[in-house]
Amino acid sequence: MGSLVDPAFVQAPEHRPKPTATETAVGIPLIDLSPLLHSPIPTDGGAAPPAISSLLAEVEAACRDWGFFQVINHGVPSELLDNIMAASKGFFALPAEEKWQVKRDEVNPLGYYNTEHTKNVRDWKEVFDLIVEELPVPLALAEPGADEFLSLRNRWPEHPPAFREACEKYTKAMNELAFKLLELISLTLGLPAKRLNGFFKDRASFIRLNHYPPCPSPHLALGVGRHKDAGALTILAQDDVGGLDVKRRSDGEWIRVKPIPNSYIINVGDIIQVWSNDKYESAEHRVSVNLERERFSIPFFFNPALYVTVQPLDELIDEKKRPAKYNAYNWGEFFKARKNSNFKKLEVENVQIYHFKKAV
Ligand SMILES: O=C(O)CCC(=O)C(=O)O
Ligand SMILES: [Fe+2]
Repeated sequence: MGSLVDPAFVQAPEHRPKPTATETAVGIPLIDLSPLLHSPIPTDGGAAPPAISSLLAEVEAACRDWGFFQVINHGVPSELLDNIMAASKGFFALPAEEKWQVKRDEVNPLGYYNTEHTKNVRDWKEVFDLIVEELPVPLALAEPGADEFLSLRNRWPEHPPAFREACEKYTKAMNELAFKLLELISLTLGLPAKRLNGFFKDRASFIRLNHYPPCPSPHLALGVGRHKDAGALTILAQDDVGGLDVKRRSDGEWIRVKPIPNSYIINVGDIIQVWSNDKYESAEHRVSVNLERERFSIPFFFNPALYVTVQPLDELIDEKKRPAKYNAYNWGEFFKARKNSNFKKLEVENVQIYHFKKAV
């Protein structure tokens, strides 16, 4: 083949990363969340204090123009991130046989995995997935007879010993931050702050630990191929190596997200795109890898309950002026189809929200 990596990893020429990532002065917006440390989010429909109003304007512009932003002064204690990063490094450093003890399978997609495919090309990474709050089994899906649905049970490794506690503490902090962001986004859509909270009552949020080893052919393979996140919101922590590329909406250029210590990267997922009827769009992103340095990242996928029917919000729809752009779909079914396609290589493209787009 002439390449140093297994052909399963090789991206089609048009999707390969350029040898140098575009370094731009103007990247994704950086938003300081410190106003939230002093003033509560207005939930009574009253006027927001000026600091919150200007924060809302920043969030609105970032969601509209990029679908991505970074936050600082978010209120998440840094030791929680340090601890889960250390746990992740400890876990991935274990011998392969030990990692395989907690491997995911076709019945339960949680645990360790190193052959994930994005759009049918293998990703240069290994991952560990866990669900944030375990739900009663069988999972309630809208479909009758759907109780043979995925059994979502966490698989905890024996090592490192602090792994489970680090994950559980981190998770709590992520939930709090996610609800704050959700409420801000709801306000920017002209809705009451808590309008969307009900969808998250029996939420199915996930944490993924990502490890991208150094790659002998970083110009051919990707850590994660180009994709959009299917859920509502993603809160991502990355280390100082860098490699996350976001597709800039204005010109389609891939822009590298600069690592900023103690920050989180937030992106709008497909569900917010549909709820907002395309006011906000979920942006395509990917992960480039490099020859020398391994990279670790931790996305928290904030997802509604699996039984939720996703469709444009009534308040944002006007039959004549702003008709709904999407047909309704069941989140659990979408999630399950996506998980299965990531598990093995398929001959067809996996499920995407544009499959639910109404014909105009
Ligand atoms: O590792 C990263 O920076 C991003 C990973 C990602 O996009 C994902 O897991 O969905
Ligand atoms: Fe992603």
